[in-house]
Amino acid sequence: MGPIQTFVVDGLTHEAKGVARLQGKVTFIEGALPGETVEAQVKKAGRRFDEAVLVNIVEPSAYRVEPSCQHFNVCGGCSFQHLADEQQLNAKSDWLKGQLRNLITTQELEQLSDKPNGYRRRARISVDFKKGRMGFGFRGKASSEIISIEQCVVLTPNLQKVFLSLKHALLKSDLVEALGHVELLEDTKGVSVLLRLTSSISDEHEKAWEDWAERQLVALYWQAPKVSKASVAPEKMRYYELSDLRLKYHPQDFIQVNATMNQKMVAQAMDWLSLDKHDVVLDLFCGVGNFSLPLALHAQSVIGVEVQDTMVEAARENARANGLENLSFVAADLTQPVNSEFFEQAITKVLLDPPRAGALEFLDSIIKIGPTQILYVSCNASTLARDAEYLVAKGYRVLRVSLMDMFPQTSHVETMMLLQKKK
Ligand SMILES: C[S@@+](CC[C@H](N)C(=O)[O-])C[C@H]1O[C@@H](n2cnc3c(N)ncnc32)[C@H](O)[C@@H]1O
Ligand code: SF4
Repeated sequence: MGPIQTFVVDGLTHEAKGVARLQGKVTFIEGALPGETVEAQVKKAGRRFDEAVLVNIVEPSAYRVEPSCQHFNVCGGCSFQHLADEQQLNAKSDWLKGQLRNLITTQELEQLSDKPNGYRRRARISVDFKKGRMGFGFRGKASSEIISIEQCVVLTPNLQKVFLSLKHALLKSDLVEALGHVELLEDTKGVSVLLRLTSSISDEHEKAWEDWAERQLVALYWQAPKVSKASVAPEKMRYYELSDLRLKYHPQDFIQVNATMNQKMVAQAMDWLSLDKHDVVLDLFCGVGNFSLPLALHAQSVIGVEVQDTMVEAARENARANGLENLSFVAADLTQPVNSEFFEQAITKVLLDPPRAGALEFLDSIIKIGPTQILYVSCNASTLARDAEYLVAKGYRVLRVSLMDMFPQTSHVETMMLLQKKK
């Protein structure tokens, strides 16, 4: 560790590290904010930049606030709790504008946000058991070690309650020795807990936990050792509501983690696409139909594409159960050439919501389909920028972009971009 030195911070990285320059060399300081004078110690000196540890804040930023979570300084789950909510959004917005600099020079970046805490309806809790002590929480900021958590304020209030009772019950049980991790989930059906086992447990042990779940009014799921997904009886499948629609899913299927922001995001997608009964829409990476079903309420027809067969099956059932007949679903891997009926239909609009890797492999197919509008929903601004630049080079222009603050307090940013085919 180097000597304690004074730094004037003038920037903020995407991961909320303060950026300072000392004798021309850039130093990243975790926990420091722009406008602050701080004392810090270099812990890692590199050729291009150094990384330093904050020792003391000499002059704090006017936007520094007390973190709402007692674990913020050590837990790796959040990175922005020391910055006022509005400034968090501004920082994310500046960063996003930088990522999209080749695409949105003249456009205003729109914003969609909601409450900063109590929003997370799903969480994976790491569990370990070393030297007779249980670790129950999230990975640390500075290391991959599990930080034991008492209360996680970004979880929904109901998940915060079950987090605590589960932790206390585990402390009194030896189940922890057979546990890999725990998944907490809240949806319209209620709260559920999934226990991922690393070794088998006795029937009596299982029964005792079923009784615990009944007393807590939570649904319990077991994921047996060495299987990739819990086996779930049809009547134990989960569901969430989206306006008047009900979407069924397996407790380990993808769903958007922030229910209120999801409502707002889907409503914004419908607004931007302003569909009519002539529109035939392709919904790529459709999951269990989060966008496909609302799209089908406004369009002539919708085709959803998803790689996981079980999710495609759930999406089909969701369409049936909601009385929608203008929807079809295809199971396909969109990173591979898709030989399909998509090209035979006159598709007017495409919505895509890929995982972090983006959708580069499928862009030529979209261009071949030639929709008038493409609505791109992305959880990774750098792959979004790459893909959108490609689409722009092939005859599309960016009409609107919105930052959607789906994960407040963290550095993750969700973006929606509408592209229009040039005449
Ligand atoms: C970000 S989620 C979006 C899901 C859905 N649009 C929603 O809002 O709930 C991405 C989805 O893409 C699916 N997926 C991942 N890789 C894929 C691939 N190569 N081809 C098709 N779908 C894929 C995932 O299973 C997941 O359901
Ligand atoms: S993830 Fe939860 S426990 Fe960790 S810092 Fe954020 S609010 Fe606190």
